Amino acid sequence: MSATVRRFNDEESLSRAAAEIFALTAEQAIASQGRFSVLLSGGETPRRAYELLSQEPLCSRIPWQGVHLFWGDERCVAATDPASNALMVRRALLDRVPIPEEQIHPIACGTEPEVAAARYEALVRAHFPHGGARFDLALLGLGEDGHTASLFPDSPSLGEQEHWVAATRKKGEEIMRISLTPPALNQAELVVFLVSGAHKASVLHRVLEGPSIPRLLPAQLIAPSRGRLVWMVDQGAARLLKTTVPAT
Ligand SMILES: O=C(O)[C@H](O)[C@@H](O)[C@H](O)[C@H](O)COP(=O)(O)O
Repeated sequence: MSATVRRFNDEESLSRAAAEIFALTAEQAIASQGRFSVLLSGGETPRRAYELLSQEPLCSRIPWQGVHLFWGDERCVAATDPASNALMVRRALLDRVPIPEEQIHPIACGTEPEVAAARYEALVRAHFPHGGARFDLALLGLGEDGHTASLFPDSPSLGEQEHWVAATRKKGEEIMRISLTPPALNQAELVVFLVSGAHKASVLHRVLEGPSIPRLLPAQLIAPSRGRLVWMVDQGAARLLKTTVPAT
């Protein structure tokens, strides 16, 4: 499976392209199968793309009635906590678009992360009764330590082969997290990483062009078994890369 790396001049054009991919895959999936199952990333990078989806011309292009939203990970914090990925998406997107509430599936962490992980896995599996976690689109980010979703270096969840969701924790962080695992993420039809900023240049170069050390660079575990993998990066993040495809 080869990855495509598309380089954009700046974060705004990267965000516009990401929002366009969301809209296009949504239109195609709903036209062909009646629904669009998408996995959203947290963090700062995708926020602007989410905002653009809530604005014209994209907002009225998307058949929101057929959109089913899931999260790739969540921090075990209160729903009103600024660190909540669900809260970020609600403010940037969901409070402004006509998506049926029952089609929005935030990760509820509760007091027992392992139970929460099992519950979310059951929810995702019920959404895909015919086998793999065939998300039509999975958006992911890249942390400076090489993590993606909440799959952190040296985390036991990196070796998960069976479960689709795991309770995880970032070293040195008090809060627990819930994350989809590589077996689930790698079932997606299209995985798109959004990476922006000069501070990501080193880790992006190591992930894409360095040796394969997924224990230390968990983003290297993301290799869709039959889907496509696209890295959308801006100039700052791409500074150390030898090969990228200039975005049109
Ligand atoms: O919950 C999260 O924070 C994300 O799932 C995480 O994997 C994020 O994508 C990276 O840490 C990059 O974050 P930024 O986009 O803020 O750089």
